[in-house]
Parts: sequence; structure tokens; C-alpha cells
Amino acid sequence: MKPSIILYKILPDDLLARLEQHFTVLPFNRLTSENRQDFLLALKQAQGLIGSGGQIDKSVLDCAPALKAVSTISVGYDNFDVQTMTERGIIMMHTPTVLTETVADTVMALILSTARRVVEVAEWAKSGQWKGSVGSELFGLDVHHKTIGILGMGRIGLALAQRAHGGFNMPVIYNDRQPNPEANSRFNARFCDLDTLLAESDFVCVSLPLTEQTHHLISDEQLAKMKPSAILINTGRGPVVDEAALIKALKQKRIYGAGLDVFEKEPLSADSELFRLPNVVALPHIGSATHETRYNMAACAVDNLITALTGKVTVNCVNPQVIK
Ligand SMILES: NC(=O)C1=CN([C@@H]2O[C@H](COP(=O)(O)OP(=O)(O)OC[C@H]3O[C@@H](n4cnc5c(N)ncnc54)[C@H](O)[C@@H]3O)[C@@H](O)[C@H]2O)C=CC1
Ligand SMILES: O=C(O)C(=O)CO
Repeated sequence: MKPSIILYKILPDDLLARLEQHFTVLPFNRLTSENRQDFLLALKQAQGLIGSGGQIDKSVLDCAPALKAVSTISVGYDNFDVQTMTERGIIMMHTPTVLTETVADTVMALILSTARRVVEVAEWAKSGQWKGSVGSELFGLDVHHKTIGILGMGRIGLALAQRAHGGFNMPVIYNDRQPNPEANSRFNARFCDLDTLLAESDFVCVSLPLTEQTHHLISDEQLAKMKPSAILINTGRGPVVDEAALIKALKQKRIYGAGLDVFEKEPLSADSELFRLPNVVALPHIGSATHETRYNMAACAVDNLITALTGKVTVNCVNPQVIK
């Protein structure tokens, strides 16, 4: 008998077929409060779990006595209780690398659209206010040759540094837990402490995972250290930035603007002040959302689960210590 797995995301037909070759698939389109009881019931027999979104915490894991492997269709895994999974020998797989370049493109889109006020000015023109050449009230800021500060020089940070250095002639500074020799040698990037990064950057780009250490890493004190002409970009995870502190800084014009793809609570409420501030570009978590990359992420996650349950895991594992 094939092992049972739960799928909680709609997959392209070919990827679903690939899963069905190996497993009996119990499908849920996504996890909602309405289908939670059915999901918990299905978990009783599931050996694998694949999908994205939703909190897979201890209360969920307690309902999954047969679970052997979990495969998230994302690189971030902050919504999983990895510690409990590791204690129970459950393999946690994720999808690094396949989305790196696409997310770095999204960061550049946010840098350009906030600095050049692309969304605001396009809306202004669309509303019929374009009667002649624009005046300085609609001017933006240059991006080229400005200093980019990358917080988290990992895979995405590195791809961003490449774009900023090679494409826009931007000096690159960064903070991480340790220096990244590749960033230094390829992009002439300079490792510095967080305070220096905040004080010197024209664009502070957050490309960090959400952990206990990074939660609210950017709050009142850090925003106060940024230049009034600087822009904060967050494509890491919402809770890395204290949203109330950010809104305050933006309203008081203590920083120039913000480009945000991630928020403390997603979806961001339609009545959030962030949607009303003209100096904010707020995107609905689309960092990796292209047809090609979302397909590649799903394919990677499918292969990850098949390998974790039927083969030998060598890559894409968050907790390799559980592999026997
Ligand atoms: N907006 C979106 O759609 C997407 C968001 N992400 C987010 O981006 C994050 C980064 O992704 P990757 O670059 O692939 O991960 P990565 O693991 O390659 O890079 C993260 C970097 O952050 C550093 N770091 C971790 N904790 C730190 C701390 N306390 N202080 C300083 N540096 C610290 C790590 O050393 C590492 O170099 C993901 O964890 C995810 O949360 C990823 C993909 C899409
Ligand atoms: O992969 C992730 O971590 C995302 O946020 C979505 O691509």
C-alpha cells in the first residue's frame, strides 16, 4: 500500500500526478479554520505533508503520529515548529535556490518603485492630473550610485548585491551573522555592524529569516538611525520590522519611504495605514510569484517529499540531524 500524504496547496496536474505515483494523496486546497478539523483527522494516518501557508505548530504535530516528512513550498519555514519535528525525527524540507533570483528581482522592483515613486505618479497620471511636464513635487530619488545596505547576505542577499553592484553601480554594505567572502570578492561588499548599515545606507534591504533573534530587529531605535532620505525595503518576513514603529517613522517623515512585500499579519488588512501612506509601496507577498518560479518551487517541494519518504536526502533539508 502506498503511504498517505496530505497536500494543502493546488498543484499543476503533472506535479500532482508525480506525487500520486508514490503516494495516496489526501488533498486540501489550503488550510482554513473551516477545514481544520478535517485536516487534523486526515493527519492521523499521514506520513507526509506538503503545501504552503498555515501554522504547523505543536498542536498540529500532536495529531500526526505517523508523520515522517514535511515539505514546504517555500524557502522560509518560520511557520513550522522545527524543534518539535526534530525531536520526533520528522524531516523538514524546503525550497531554497529555485526562487532566489526572482525574489532579488522583486527587491529591485521595490527599490525602484519607492525611490522613483512609480506607483504614486502612475496613479496621479491615470487620475487625469497630467496637464503638462511634471514639477519637483513629483520628483523622486536616484537609485544608481546610492549605497545599498543588505541585512542578511544569504542567497537572496547575494543575488541582490549582484544586481545593485553590477547593474546600478551601488556601493554594497551588509550585516549578517558572519562575513560572506563571496559578497566581498565579487561585489566589493563591505561587512559592517547593524548601526553602521543603518546610518550609511540609502536603501536598507531586509532579507532575513524570521527567528527569535530577528523578531522586531528593526524598531523605533533602528529607524531613528536611518537617514531621513533613506528607504526601508522588507522582503524577509513582516515581524522582522516593528510595523507600528515603521508607520510612525513614515508618518513623521523620519525616513523617505518603504517598500514592503511582507507584513506582521498577512493578508494586510485593507484599512492598514500602510495602504494610505503615499511613500509606501505595499505588495501582497509576491516575492517569488512568477509562473516559472512558483512552478519550480512546487516541483522542488514534490521531489523533496518523494526523496524524504522514499530515498536518501542530501539537499534542501532544514534539520539534517534527523536523517539516519
Ligand atoms: N517575500 C518573499 O516572497 C520571500 C521571502 N523570503 C524570505 O527571505 C529569507 C531569506 O531567504 P534566503 O536568502 O534564501 O535565506 P538564506 O538562509 O540564504 O539567507 C539568510 C541570511 O540571513 C542571515 N541571518 C540569519 N539570522 C541573522 C541575524 N540574527 N542577524 C544577521 N543575519 C542573520 C543568515 O546568516 C543568512 O546569511 C527567507 O528566510 C524568507 O523569510 C524568501 C523567499 C521569498
Ligand atoms: O519562499 C518563501 O519563504 C516565501 O516567502 C514565498 O516564496
